[in-house]
Amino acid sequence: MDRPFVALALFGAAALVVARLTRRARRPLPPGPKPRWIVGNLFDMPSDSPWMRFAEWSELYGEITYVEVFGQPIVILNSLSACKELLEKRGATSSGRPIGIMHELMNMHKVRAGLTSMQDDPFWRYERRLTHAAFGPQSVQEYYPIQEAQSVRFLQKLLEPDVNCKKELRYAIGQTLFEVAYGLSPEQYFDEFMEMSDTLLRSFLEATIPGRFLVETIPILRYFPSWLPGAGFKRYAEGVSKVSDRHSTIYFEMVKRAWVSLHFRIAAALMVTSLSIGTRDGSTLICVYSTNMSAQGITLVPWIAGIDTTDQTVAKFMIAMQTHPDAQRKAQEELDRVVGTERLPTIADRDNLPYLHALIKEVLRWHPGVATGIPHRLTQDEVYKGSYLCPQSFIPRFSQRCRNIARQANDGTLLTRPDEFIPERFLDTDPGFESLPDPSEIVFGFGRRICPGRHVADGTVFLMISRLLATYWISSPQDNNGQCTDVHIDWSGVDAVRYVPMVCLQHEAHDRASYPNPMAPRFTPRSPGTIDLIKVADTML
Ligand code: HEM
Repeated sequence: MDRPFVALALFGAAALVVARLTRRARRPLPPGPKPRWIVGNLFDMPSDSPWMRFAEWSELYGEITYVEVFGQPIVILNSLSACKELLEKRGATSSGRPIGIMHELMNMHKVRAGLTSMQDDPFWRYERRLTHAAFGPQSVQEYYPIQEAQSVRFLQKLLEPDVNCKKELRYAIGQTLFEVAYGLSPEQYFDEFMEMSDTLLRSFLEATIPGRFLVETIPILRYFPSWLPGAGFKRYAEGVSKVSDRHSTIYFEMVKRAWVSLHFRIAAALMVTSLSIGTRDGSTLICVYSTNMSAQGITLVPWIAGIDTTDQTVAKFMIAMQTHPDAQRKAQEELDRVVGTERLPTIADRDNLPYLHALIKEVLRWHPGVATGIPHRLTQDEVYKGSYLCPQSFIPRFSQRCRNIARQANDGTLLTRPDEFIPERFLDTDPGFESLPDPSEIVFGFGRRICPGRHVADGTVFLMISRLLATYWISSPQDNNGQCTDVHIDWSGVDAVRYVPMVCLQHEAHDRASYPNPMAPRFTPRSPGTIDLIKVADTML
């Protein structure tokens, strides 16, 4: 970093420290690790797997942990009750998002990161309404055929030798969401679009990490030219911005083609018609799209926000099946009994499969993928009662709220043996069932910002999991001597799952996502009959 940057940084940080001290003097803050001068808790903040440090803090500080980075207040909500109170009941003041300067510099407003980065304003509320219309419990029934077809394609891929399971799973989920949003098979754009979306998602998440980019704390730095030494963040943002531009261009081409060829499926159609786009000759569309970012933002929602989250849920299921063969066997027995072996399960079977239902709940609960949620931003001062360490906690205006989802799903005060994978806990015959929180009420968020794609995810996850179980036995890979390898699970996030010996070497971890790598499980067709079932399934749809 060069001198003007250092001078500005120190000046800005000093001003923030003064502001912080004044604020502290006014009211008591929630408990948390002691901040250092100027930098605050910068060096306490974990650089990866933040949920692990947050979990340690929750043991020390209780329901809420308070930290600061360069004067920027961050409140970490550790308990379910704190979330319900602050995000649900007081949702009117806690549904903003941190204002991301890096997001702006990276041109994220072009791709909109699918609603996620918008503030709680009339535009966001309008888009939420449209999204809800397209992804609500009734509308999602339109997508079941897409989800069924993609799950069959995935099963068929697994029959091929040396299949790359991780890649194929991601493709299957990606294509499902692509078709749901655009009504198109992705065709020639798919690979490029997928790669760009990954870059955008990673950059988006990285920019939400407190303290990662100084410009978020000292906004004036954004006006510094990118060639200056120390302005690496601007060069980085420019690179991402080019990806955003290309992403928008391709996206627009796809929408135009879909619109002209009348191939919009319900999601896109619902959204776009609600935006009163007049004709189908393409020209009106161009004009409306170039000025109306809403349509673009909304139809990108499933892609940006849905792919990783759904993908990692199914990946986690695969890991659970390798490590818990008894649970796998029980679910398969139930499927054979209820659905039989002559057809694949469908959504209509769901209510008759209580064990599978419980197993999917446990998959959602067991080390949730969006482990620290997406930060919220308060829009006015609040006082929260209830923390036993600090009964009158003052939560400063504009503080960020990270939800410690991982801690909430594994809260030992609410369920027994939280680290273990036990689907039976979600059977209504289990003695502790009544008092158990429903994982889908934790992992999809609360209040106004609750995940609008949860019903889409629900269908994809059910179909993928039930059909995999109906057709394959999932086990860990074999070593050179044909022996199954031991599976060692490390949830740190950098190598979320390791086989011993290490068979999986490639793993991408996002700082906000605890992502288990499905790597290379073995998929053995359960019988010669299931191979036939998989092969003909496509034509049966
Ligand atoms: C198992 C899969 C999924 C999980 C665990 C999940 C989880 C979450 C979580 C925790 C949030 C943040 C809520 C908050 O800010 O409090 C979120 C937001 C969001 N999710 Fe999902 N999600 C999943 C799938 C999907 C899918 C398939 C879609 C789209 C079809 C989607 C669209 C969104 C959008 C647009 C937001 C931002 C909402 C806003 O800021 O207003 N998600 N999701």
